[in-house]
Amino acid sequence: MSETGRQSDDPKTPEELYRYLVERVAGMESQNQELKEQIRQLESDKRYIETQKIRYEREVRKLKSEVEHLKTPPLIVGTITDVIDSGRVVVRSSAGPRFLVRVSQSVDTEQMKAGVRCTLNQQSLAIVELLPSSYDSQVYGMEVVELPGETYEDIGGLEKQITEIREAVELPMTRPELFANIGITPPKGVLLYGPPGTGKTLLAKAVAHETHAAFLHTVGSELVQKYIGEGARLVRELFDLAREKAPSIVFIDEIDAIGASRTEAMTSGDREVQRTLMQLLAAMDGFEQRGDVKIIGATNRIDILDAALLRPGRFDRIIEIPLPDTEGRFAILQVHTRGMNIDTSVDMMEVARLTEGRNGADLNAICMEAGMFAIRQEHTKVCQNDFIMALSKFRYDFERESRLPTTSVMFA
Ligand SMILES: Nc1ncnc2c1ncn2[C@@H]1O[C@H](COP(=O)(O)OP(=O)(O)OP(=O)(O)O)[C@@H](O)[C@H]1O
Repeated sequence: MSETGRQSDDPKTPEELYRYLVERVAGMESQNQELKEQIRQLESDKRYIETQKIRYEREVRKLKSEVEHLKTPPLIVGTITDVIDSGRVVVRSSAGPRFLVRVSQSVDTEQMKAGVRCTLNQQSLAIVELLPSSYDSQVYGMEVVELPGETYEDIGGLEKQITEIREAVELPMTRPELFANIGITPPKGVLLYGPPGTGKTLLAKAVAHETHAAFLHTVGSELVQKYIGEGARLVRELFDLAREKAPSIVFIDEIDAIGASRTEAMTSGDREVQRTLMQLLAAMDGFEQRGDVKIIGATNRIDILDAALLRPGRFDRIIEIPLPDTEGRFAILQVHTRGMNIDTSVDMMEVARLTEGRNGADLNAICMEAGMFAIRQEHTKVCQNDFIMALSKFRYDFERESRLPTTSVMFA
């Protein structure tokens, strides 16, 4: 800017100078406001990023320990057949052959006697630890419910699937004579497949409730342990327990963890999974079709299942549990709002329409969230706006979650 130019812009009279200063102060105040707003925004982003950082650091620690766990070679399970002295023991391995093995220093030699089960190092075959004679089922994530409280009333939609499972599991258990009279054998196992959170476990529990059966719930990945030979033994124990508790329903979630079809090249981990699957097939074959133990499997990945599992006499009834459509979502919302104080103005069909693509577990969470909004607003009833707020929070969290992987790179 030229000297003359600057002079012409400069205030000349005291009034002009006053106006000029007032304008500058106003301009700076508004700038200050904007900066304060930016700081507030940045601080809120910082807080969010810090919580995400803590979350991801925790996850990294968990994954690292899982990687460590996976890197350690599996141990062989054996049974002591003879103790020669405190350093030398004869052991029969779960694979069959007997070995004369050494004992690690950490093992309590007082407890070593014939019949005690132990784990052996894969390379040196030395005894690493002694195992308790019988495992606590809880250790392996097996849940035994004498009589589940869930009923068909607690399931929204899925009418066709309820009818199918009633025919395949409930009827043979409650009225076996119908099948005997007609001369047909009911299905032995039922496979439920579909996306997560769509009510597969809920359905299996409701069948157990209706048939007054004990519910034995296990997860495929829990059956494949790090101990060689243990997966097969756990399957045997699971079915022994099912017989003991009969009438009972064995529910195996994530069955693909043991039942995925395998390629030619197998690692020792794959062979362990294969042995577990073989035991499961043998256990299923050993069951009476008209008996009072029924097997229900569940998976999100039916496409990778070994064909052997789907042969007649095994999982011979396959039921798809899809994501709910609008009617289904409406029915699920009805179930989850049954005990809530809902304002008559709430248009539940509209909520169902707005939740396209959501599963039953999400809908349950949305109802809870709407209830929380009502409490926060000190409403006496949950109104439409509480549902709208819950939906937008849910959508926001969901979108935020899907954006996270890019952010997490920063903390890796
Ligand atoms: N059809 C439904 N009706 C009512 N509630 C449902 C329904 N589907 C899911 N839910 C709710 O979602 C929760 C989780 O469902 P569930 O554990 O049965 O899903 P899943 O299909 O077994 O999932 P996963 O494949 O992850 O094991 C249930 O406890 C229930 O609250």
